[in-house]
Amino acid sequence: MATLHSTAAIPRQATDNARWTLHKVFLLSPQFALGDALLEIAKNTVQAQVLSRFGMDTYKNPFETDLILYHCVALVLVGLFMLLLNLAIEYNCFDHWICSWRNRAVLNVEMEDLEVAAERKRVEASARDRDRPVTLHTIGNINAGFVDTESKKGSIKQIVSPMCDVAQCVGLGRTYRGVTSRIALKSLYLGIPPGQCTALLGQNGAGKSTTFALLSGELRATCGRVVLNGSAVTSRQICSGLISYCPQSDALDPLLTVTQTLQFYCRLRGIADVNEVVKRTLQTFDLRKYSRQRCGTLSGGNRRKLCTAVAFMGRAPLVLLDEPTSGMDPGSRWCVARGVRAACAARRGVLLSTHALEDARVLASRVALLRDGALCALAPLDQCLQRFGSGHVVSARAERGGAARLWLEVRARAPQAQLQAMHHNTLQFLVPTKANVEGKEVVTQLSDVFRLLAALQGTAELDDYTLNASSLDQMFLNFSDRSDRTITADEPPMSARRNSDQLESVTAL
Ligand SMILES: Nc1ncnc2c1ncn2[C@@H]1O[C@H](COP(=O)(O)OP(=O)(O)OP(=O)(O)O)[C@@H](O)[C@H]1O
Repeated sequence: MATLHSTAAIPRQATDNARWTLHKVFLLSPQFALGDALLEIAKNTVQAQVLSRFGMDTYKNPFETDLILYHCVALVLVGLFMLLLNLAIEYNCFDHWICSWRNRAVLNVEMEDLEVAAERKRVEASARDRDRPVTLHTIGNINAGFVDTESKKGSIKQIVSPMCDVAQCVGLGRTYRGVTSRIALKSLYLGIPPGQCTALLGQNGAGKSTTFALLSGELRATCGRVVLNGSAVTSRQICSGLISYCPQSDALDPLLTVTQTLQFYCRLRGIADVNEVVKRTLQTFDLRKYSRQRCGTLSGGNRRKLCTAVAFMGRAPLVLLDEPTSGMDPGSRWCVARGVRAACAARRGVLLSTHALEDARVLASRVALLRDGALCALAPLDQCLQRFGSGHVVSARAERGGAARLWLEVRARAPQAQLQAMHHNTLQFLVPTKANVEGKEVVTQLSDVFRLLAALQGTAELDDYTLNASSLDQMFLNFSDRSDRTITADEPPMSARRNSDQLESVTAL
């Protein structure tokens, strides 16, 4: 009997120990700690009431005894820990570890263009040298000749290293996570020098707005970092007045008038001479006649103009303009161009995204071409034109109904030619200056095109023709369609196939 009793006691003891341990561990869960504390208080009260009938006073004051001491200690400790964790996350204390962990992910650019590689090395080197002492100079008069008159009072002191870009994207990348992960930007290395406009070009969805959102702190980078005025900044620090941003969609209060909007942003940016700055901004952007109109009632183009004007106000060293000229008439685009030039003259760095290639040509010292989130080229626009779009566009008229036969003749003599349009007896094609034909680089000069046309006239298929240099738009299309595959003699290039497919269906109709 005694043996039986002792063997039953051992598992009971073990169960009690386990229960006690689990009880203490579960106290780390605030829900359990709170619930269990309330249960203890209720148990204590009920027990005291029952035993009081037998003359026993077992009541314990919860605040004077250790009845719920462990529960309270656990709640305070866990609450404090969660508060500190929350603050640490808010202030990006873990960014360094998260980035170095994520940098191991597959965000590498497969093949790099020479200029892109050079830019990457330059940005990496300056990021490495960042901690070394640099020669500093002071920029006063940062908005010279433009909307901010505070410089007259000598209060502007911006410290910028002449060796440094105003801003740098150091391996900046962003992946959108959802049902499927989408890499919107792949490890971008790009510096924005002071006193220059850099244009960011690319087709829809190439990653331009994502770049702007990362630079402005609107989005957090999946990998890489942003360097502003020579120091790495977190997305929270980005918003400390170093950036003026004109986003793709107009960020205006519809109930404020144009003047009130400008005054509001002047105050937000600490501009002292508000009236003077507002007056000059209205004048520069040709907005005087709308000054008392509410933003909500402005036309789309004027809203855009106001949004851009706001971005140029103040003295932030970096100006980000995301498609500022969309929906604007030529006169308004000229105002924006004037604003960009004034900002560059004041040694501010401008990053401009646009689909109006002419704007990029006029304003940008160099263009960064993005494709599928990767930087594919970085050069002055004329050089890009040379590389991606340089060529000769021939519009030819064939004998009646002979356009298809003429095209076959062109392809036989110049396999690098790309069909752009074909209608009954007219034909338009591009002869690129440089093309890769079956693994060989073919260079075509103007004289070669004339020789080709003379030969075609000899076959009596060609009636007459006009010859033009290719346009910026052509360059953009060529760049967007470009792939590493080579053109084979029997296969028209992608853009030509698309056009001829469309044309065939039109002809069939
Ligand atoms: N919130 C989001 N969630 C998931 N994917 C997104 C989100 N925002 C953008 N993307 C994707 O990221 C990629 C880049 O988008 P982004 O807006 O940067 O392109 P963009 O170059 O600015 O295009 P556009 O010229 O049309 O403005 C696109 O493939 C887009 O579908």
